[in-house]
Amino acid sequence: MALNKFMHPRNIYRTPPDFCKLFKEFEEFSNIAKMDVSGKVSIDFKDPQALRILTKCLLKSDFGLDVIIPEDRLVPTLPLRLNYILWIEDLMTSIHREDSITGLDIGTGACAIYPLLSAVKNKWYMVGTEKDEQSLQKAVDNVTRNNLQHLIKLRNNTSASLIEHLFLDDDGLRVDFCMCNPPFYSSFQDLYESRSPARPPPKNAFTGSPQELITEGGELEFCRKLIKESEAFKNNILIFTTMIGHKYNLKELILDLKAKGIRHTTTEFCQGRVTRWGLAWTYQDFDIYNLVPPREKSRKKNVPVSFVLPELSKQCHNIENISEKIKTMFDRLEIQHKLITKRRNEIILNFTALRNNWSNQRRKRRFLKRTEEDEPKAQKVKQLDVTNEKCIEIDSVSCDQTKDEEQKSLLNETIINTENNIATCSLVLNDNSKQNKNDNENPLVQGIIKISNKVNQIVLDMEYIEGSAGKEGIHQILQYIKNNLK
Ligand SMILES: C[S@@+](CC[C@H](N)C(=O)[O-])C[C@H]1O[C@@H](n2cnc3c(N)ncnc32)[C@H](O)[C@@H]1O
Repeated sequence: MALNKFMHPRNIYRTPPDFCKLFKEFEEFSNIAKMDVSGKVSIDFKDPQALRILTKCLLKSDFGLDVIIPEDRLVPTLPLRLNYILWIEDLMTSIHREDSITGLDIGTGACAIYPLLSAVKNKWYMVGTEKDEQSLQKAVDNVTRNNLQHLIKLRNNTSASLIEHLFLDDDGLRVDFCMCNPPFYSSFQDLYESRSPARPPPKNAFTGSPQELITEGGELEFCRKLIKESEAFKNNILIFTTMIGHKYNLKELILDLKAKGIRHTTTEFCQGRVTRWGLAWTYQDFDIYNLVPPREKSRKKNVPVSFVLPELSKQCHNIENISEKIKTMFDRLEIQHKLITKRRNEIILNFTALRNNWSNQRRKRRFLKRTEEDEPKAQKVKQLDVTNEKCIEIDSVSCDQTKDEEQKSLLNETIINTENNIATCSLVLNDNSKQNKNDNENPLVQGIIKISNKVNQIVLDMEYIEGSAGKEGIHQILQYIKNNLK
C-alpha cells in the first residue's frame, strides 16, 4: 500500500505528477520517457538519469526552479523534501513565526534543495552549510542561477562541528529553525550490510556519493552531536529539527531528549512506500509536542475490520477460549502478541508480525501432502518452493493498484532510492517479497485485535496500527483466522 495518502496534507505530490504534461513540456523528459499506444507515459525508475531528469523537470514545472543535479550526487526526492518543509511550516505557525523567517540547513548538498524550495515557496531566508567543497560549489551555482542570493547564503564548514562554527564568527546570529538530512551510514560496510543479501536487488536506481551517505557513527551519532551542540546555542535557534532514516534511531534520540528533559515532538514523513521521521526539539517555552503533535497519533484512528464469529459449540463460544485459539494461531505464525486489556466482555491483544507466514497456506499444505506421498519428488518441489518463494507469494498478495498507479507510486518511493537508505530501496510496488520478508526492524503488520461479547455474539475487531504490509496485512491475517478457527 502506498503511503501517499499519509503525505502532509498540503504536499502537492499527494496528487502524482502528470507525466503526459511533462512529456509535452520538456524535451529532456520526452527523451527518457516512453509513451504507449494509449498515450500513457512511463519512465524507467531504475535509470538514475531518468530520475535526475524527472526531478529537474518537476522543480522547473512546479517551482520555477532551474536546478542542475550533478551526476555523482544525490537526486533529491521532492515529495520527501516537501513533507519536511511543510512540517517546519507547521512548527513555525504554531509558535506564531510568520514573517522574515530564517532557517539553517545543515549539509545542504549540491542542489541546496531545502534552501531553494524554502526560498521560492515561503520567501524564507536560508543559511545552508556544506562541508564537501564540490557540493558547495554546485550549490552556489544553483542559487545564483535562480537569482536567490538575496534569500540564500551558503557557508563552507571546515570544522568538525555541526553548528558551532556558525556562531564563532557571529555569536549574535539568530535563526528560527535548523533542519538537516544527515548521512545515514557509518561506513561502506554499514551501507552494504543495511541491505540483506537475501533480498533481490533494488528495482530502482541508486545515487549518492560517499560523502553524502557516510558519516562517523552514522545518523545516530550525527544527531546526538547536534543535540549536544544545540545546548550551547539554545537561544540562537528557536526550534532544532532533523530528519531520521531509521525508526530505531528516532527512538534512541527521543530517549536522549527525555533524559535531558528537553521538549520535543516527532512526525512521520510518508511518501511512496517509504517512511522517514522528523524530530524537533526546543529550549524555549513552546509546548511543541501539543502544538504540533506526532502524526502517528492521527493514523491510529483506523477503522477496524469486524467479523462476527460463528458459534462452533456452546461450551467453547466464549471470549477466553477464542482468545486462546487466536494466540495459538499467532504463535504458529510467529506473530508476537501481548495482552493489553482483559475485561468481563472484552479481551484486547496487540500483535506484531515481522514476516508473512499466513499466505499460501493451501499451497503449502499441498506441498506437504506431496512430500508425504512422494518423498524424492517432493524434495525437488520443496527446493523450488524455497527458491521461488517470492514468486509464490506474489500470487497471494492482492494488489489493487493498476499499472498506472504503480508508476505514480514509484515516483515517490524511487526517489528514496536515490537517497541514503539502500535498505528501503527495494520497497517498490512490484517487490512483493516485502510482504513475506521484512529485513528491516520495521514490522510487516502491527495491529490490535479485540475479542468482545456483543449481545450474545462474539465479535472480532482488528485494527491496523502500522507496518509495511498496510491494511491488506490485517485483512490477510483476519482471513487466516477465519479459515482456521475450529
Ligand atoms: C544526505 S546529504 C543531504 C543533502 C541535502 N540536504 C538533501 O537533503 O538532499 C548530507 C549532506 O551533509 C553534508 N555534511 C556532512 N557532514 C556535514 C557537516 N559537519 N557540516 C556540513 N555539511 C555536512 C554532506 O556533505 C552531504 O552533502
